[in-house]
Amino acid sequence: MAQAQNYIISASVDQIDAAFENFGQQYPSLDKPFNPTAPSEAISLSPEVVRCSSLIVAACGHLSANVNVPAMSIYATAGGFHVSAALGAALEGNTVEILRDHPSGLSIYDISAQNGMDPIHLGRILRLLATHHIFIEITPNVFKNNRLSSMMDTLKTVNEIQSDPENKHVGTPGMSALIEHTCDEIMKGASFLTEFLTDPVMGSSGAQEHSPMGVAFKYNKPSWEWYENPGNEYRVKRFMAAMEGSTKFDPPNAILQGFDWGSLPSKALVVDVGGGMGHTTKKICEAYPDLKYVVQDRPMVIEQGRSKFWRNEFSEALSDGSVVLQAHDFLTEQLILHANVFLCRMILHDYGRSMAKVILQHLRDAASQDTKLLIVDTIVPYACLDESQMEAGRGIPGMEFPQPPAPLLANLGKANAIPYIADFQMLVGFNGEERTIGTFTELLYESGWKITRVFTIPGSIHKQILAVVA
Ligand SMILES: C[S@@+](CC[C@H](N)C(=O)[O-])C[C@H]1O[C@@H](n2cnc3c(N)ncnc32)[C@H](O)[C@@H]1O
Repeated sequence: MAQAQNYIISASVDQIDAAFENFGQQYPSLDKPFNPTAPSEAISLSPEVVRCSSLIVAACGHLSANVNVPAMSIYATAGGFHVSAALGAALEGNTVEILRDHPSGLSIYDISAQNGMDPIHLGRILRLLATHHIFIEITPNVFKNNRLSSMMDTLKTVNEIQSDPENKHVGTPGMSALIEHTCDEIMKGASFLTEFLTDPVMGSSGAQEHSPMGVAFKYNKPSWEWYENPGNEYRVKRFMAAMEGSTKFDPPNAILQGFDWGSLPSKALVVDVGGGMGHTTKKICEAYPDLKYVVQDRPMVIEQGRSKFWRNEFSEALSDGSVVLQAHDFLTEQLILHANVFLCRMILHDYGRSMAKVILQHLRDAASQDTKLLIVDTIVPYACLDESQMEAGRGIPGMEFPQPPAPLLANLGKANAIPYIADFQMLVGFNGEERTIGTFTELLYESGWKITRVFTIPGSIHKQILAVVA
């Protein structure tokens, strides 16, 4: 029974051990806090180690589905939201920061004295999480951080957070913000998924004013606007920090890999559509200063970008005109005609098919025959073999990929859960969608574009999809 998975696990463990031995290092310990600058963390992210660790996670997931009592597997899955709720509560109670300076652990009473939560409830929360390898219960009712819990450290002191709670996540690495955001408004929205899907209007409207999160919080407008409501000051700041945190799923210069920005002629115009404050444009601009850039976003975001980002970090780019910040609604006619590149990074996934088509058609109407469209989004793999993409020359260049060994799922199962979770974040929050290559191909075709190549960026959950006018 399960010999194949067993073999994959042990062969992959041996390969990881050998890779670490080569560097005279050991795999980072789960029992110790996460140290982003440790050489062992860098080795753990090297392509060969990531390939082996993905096989281990996929095979362990497959093996446990095989051997666990079916009722236990299903009930543990159904009750998974309790783990999310516990994680949200632990983070909102600043538990990671409270435990940071206590490597030997703190009792639930000492933690409770700092965050005001009932110690018994706190113990139950942390025990559920420790059972999922987040925190460690070292002796009864005494907990400490481990590699997973400490990844969510804001790096602020408890005093700093408590004296300015609204800004808890501002200026932090963002992982804590991303997880709190997921365990708060996204989880609350997800609990109304069925009501949303079975609603005769909302279920198939594709409109951004309809979303499971809107059902949960009783609003009928795009979630972007809801975030700006009075009372949502903490959530909106956390959401912005979470967006920054989500960049951790990409290597720092991912946007400079893949598409060859150097192939553009000098002074070529790059329009970063829905570019946020302009973080991505700044990276490209620093590497390719002879190109021209326009960052477009909603007025409030553009204003924040001007005052809080560019003026502090790269004011010369605004003053010499290399970068222009422009308030623009991408659901309306595109103002800039014949740009060399329209960049849409993490934009289309916020929208369902009908609205994504509107955005793409506006870009198509403004494009020339030479305009390139570069979409940066996750491509959700099918959970089965996609034979149309398997061999070079048959599918879209860049989409062919090696198949994992049998009997693992073609998408690597649990090792590759993030694209599916991201897809549901989009559905719940924005009535949006992370797409399969089949859906991208159809959507682009229906909007007058044709995919010419896909770039895979090592270590990134996002792909770059390059399209031209069809
Ligand atoms: C997920 S963020 C991506 C930001 C940026 N492209 C990046 O990769 O970091 C989506 C962005 O789309 C912007 N946005 C949403 N609706 C918009 C609209 N109708 N017109 C222009 N920008 C919009 C949001 O303000 C936000 O900055």
